[in-house]
Amino acid sequence: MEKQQILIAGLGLIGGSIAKAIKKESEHYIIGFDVNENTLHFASNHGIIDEAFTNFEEAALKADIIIVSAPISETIQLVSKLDDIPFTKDVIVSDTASVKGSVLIAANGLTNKAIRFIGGHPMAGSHKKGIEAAKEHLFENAIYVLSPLDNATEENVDTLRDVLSATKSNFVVLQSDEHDEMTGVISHFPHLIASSLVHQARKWEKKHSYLPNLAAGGFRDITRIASSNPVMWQDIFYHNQSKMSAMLDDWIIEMEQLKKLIEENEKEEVISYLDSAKNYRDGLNEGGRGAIPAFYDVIVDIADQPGAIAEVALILANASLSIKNIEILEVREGITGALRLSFYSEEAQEAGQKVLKQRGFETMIQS
Ligand SMILES: NC(=O)c1ccc[n+]([C@@H]2O[C@H](COP(=O)([O-])OP(=O)(O)OC[C@H]3O[C@@H](n4cnc5c(N)ncnc54)[C@H](O)[C@@H]3O)[C@@H](O)[C@H]2O)c1
Ligand SMILES: O=C(O)C(=O)C[C@]1(C(=O)O)C=C[C@@H](O)C=C1
Repeated sequence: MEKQQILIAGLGLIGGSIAKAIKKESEHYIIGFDVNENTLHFASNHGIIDEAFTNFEEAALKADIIIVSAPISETIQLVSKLDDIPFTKDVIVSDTASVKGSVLIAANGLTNKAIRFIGGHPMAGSHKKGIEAAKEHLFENAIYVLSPLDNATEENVDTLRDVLSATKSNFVVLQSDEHDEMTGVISHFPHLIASSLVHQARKWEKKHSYLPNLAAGGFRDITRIASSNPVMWQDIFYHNQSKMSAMLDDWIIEMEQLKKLIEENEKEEVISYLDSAKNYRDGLNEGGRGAIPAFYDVIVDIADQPGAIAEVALILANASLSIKNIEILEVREGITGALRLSFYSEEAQEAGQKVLKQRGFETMIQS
């Protein structure tokens, strides 16, 4: 494809990651715009962008493709500004906002005929923010939602998809309302619950000051996202307000029902509630249904002494087994700890367990 001039407006975690991926995989020219000059300096100094602009209009006039990747409310402002820019050629405009409805309403209201708007949302991220946290592989294998408006042709969508293929994500076209409902369920609502669980723990800590020491794998796994950027999440809840409110109503009813089952010790029904949740959760990994990767984890007990992790890593390396991730679980002074090793496949998981067992390690497959 022809070399494109691509403006990324908002060079934080998401914009920076998109810029890095395109830079690595193609010859396209990357223009950066951000209200934070330190961010622009960082992006220029690290070769993430080819040219930096502190003026949005000047940057936009140079671009064939504009990807707005600012907070949602700022994205809407930037999109609205496009109306007054005297483009001399058509320009493909996209965004990355986590909620599509309000951005697409703003884009739909534009009268500038040069604009071909395709809403976008890469379904991956992190609890970190800013360009320092940007990674070129952040969206690898993730779903990347595209929501074209009527003014965008199929050719425009193909061009944008070609450019974004550098992210190695999987594209899907969705309407904004279905997008907002689905992300409400699978991304926004879980965030609310994670924060609420943290608040619950904080309240109980007043009674039991030792409580944080018991926060092991379960609490950490389910609340990781509560460490995300609060300003971004308030913006998401605000823009997806009606869907969040309906989901909260449903959740409150379900919790009332669950409370009753527990208070009345309805053993079979509680098992059935947990069992159907487990089955659905386990099924999310099957047949490429979702973006949740299958777990190929092995838990290994290790002595809490220098060199223990290196020894495990060396055994696996000698057996030519790569590990995707390694996590230390609850290692406390003088007490045996454990490592969670994540492998890329079931075969590697089994081979890893075997070789570690042969070397005398206590292991367990975690499913
Ligand atoms: N963080 C995630 O997990 C995630 C995932 C997918 C999509 N998103 C969406 O992507 C967008 C960006 O999120 P992020 O995580 O990269 O945030 P971030 O805070 O890491 O980066 C936002 C960047 O936008 C810049 N900015 C703010 N106002 C601006 C303006 N008016 N003009 C130009 N730049 C401006 C900031 O200086 C910052 O560099 C948001 O709309 C968010 O909803 C976030
Ligand atoms: O991985 C995380 O930390 C995220 O929360 C990423 C996550 C999500 O999966 O819910 C959050 C918001 C985005 O709009 C897209 C992805």
